[in-house]
Amino acid sequence: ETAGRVSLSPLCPLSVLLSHRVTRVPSELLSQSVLLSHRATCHPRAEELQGQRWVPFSREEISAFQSQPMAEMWQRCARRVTEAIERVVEFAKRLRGFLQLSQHDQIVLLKAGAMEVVLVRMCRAFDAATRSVLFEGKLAGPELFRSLGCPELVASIFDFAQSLSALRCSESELAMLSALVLLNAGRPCLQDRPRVARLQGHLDVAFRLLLRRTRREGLLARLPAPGRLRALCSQHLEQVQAFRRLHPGGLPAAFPPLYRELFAPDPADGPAGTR
Ligand SMILES: O=C(O)[C@H]1CC[C@H](C(=O)N2CC[C@@]3(S(=O)(=O)c4ccc(F)cc4)c4ccc(OCc5c(F)cccc5Cl)cc4CC[C@@H]23)CC1
Repeated sequence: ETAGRVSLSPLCPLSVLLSHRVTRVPSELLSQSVLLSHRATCHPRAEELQGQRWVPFSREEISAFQSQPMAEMWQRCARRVTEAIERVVEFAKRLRGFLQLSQHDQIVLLKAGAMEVVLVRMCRAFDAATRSVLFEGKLAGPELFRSLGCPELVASIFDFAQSLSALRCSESELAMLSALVLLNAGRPCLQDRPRVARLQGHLDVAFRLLLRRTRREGLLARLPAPGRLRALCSQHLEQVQAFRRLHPGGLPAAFPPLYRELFAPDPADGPAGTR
């Protein structure tokens, strides 16, 4: 019987069982549940990544991508990042305490953090040896994205993936990192900051204990600064504005509504989640 866990011996009458306060969730249970949520909402799954022989695109395939019209390539990437963000929303909903926050705060945390989690997750599909990422089934280097017309943003995304994959994080470490990116009490416009700070605190303790158990305390000092993720996301927003200036009449309808809501909100709508 571990401290705090209800003893399930047959001699224990229901009244005692029921009178016992809720079992406090020891931190390793918390990191295990975050890992399960991460595994259930990542794509491809870890076992698929191991099994998969990562094939690079051929020269012909690369030049076919490079001769795509800008709008077409933007729409492809916007669709893929939106699918990834939808999985991050599912991940967030499975985080202990997230759904108990007000819907306003859930939206504030997701608007600020979902893209950052996608960029953290990208390192799972990144091959540091060839500096390429799994894109539509094969390995793509930054040159494949040339027709997007935002080479600096693409370069920064690859640099970030390169630096994070150099840390060789485990799935558990990526899961805890992603949870901490989302449950960040420092995000602006939160209504119940102390409540988010409590959830963040539990995750922080669980992450540190995980690192101690696996003798990976050194990881904390080597993680990319949070400012790098923030800078990447604002670089992306700048590029969306530039793209919209090039294509007057707002983002074409072919862009996913969630993408438009997150990255090109219509000013008439007012801030999402408060409508
Ligand atoms: O779900 C999972 O587990 C994973 C599945 C795979 C996911 C993944 O790696 N990704 C989801 C899609 C993709 S990508 O593979 O299309 C890609 C795109 C550009 C790159 F330089 C590198 C990769 C992506 C798409 C758009 C984007 O920024 C927004 C954006 C637009 F929207 C439109 C134009 C330009 C830009 Cl920059 C950034 C990224 C980075 C993450 C990449 C990561 C999560």
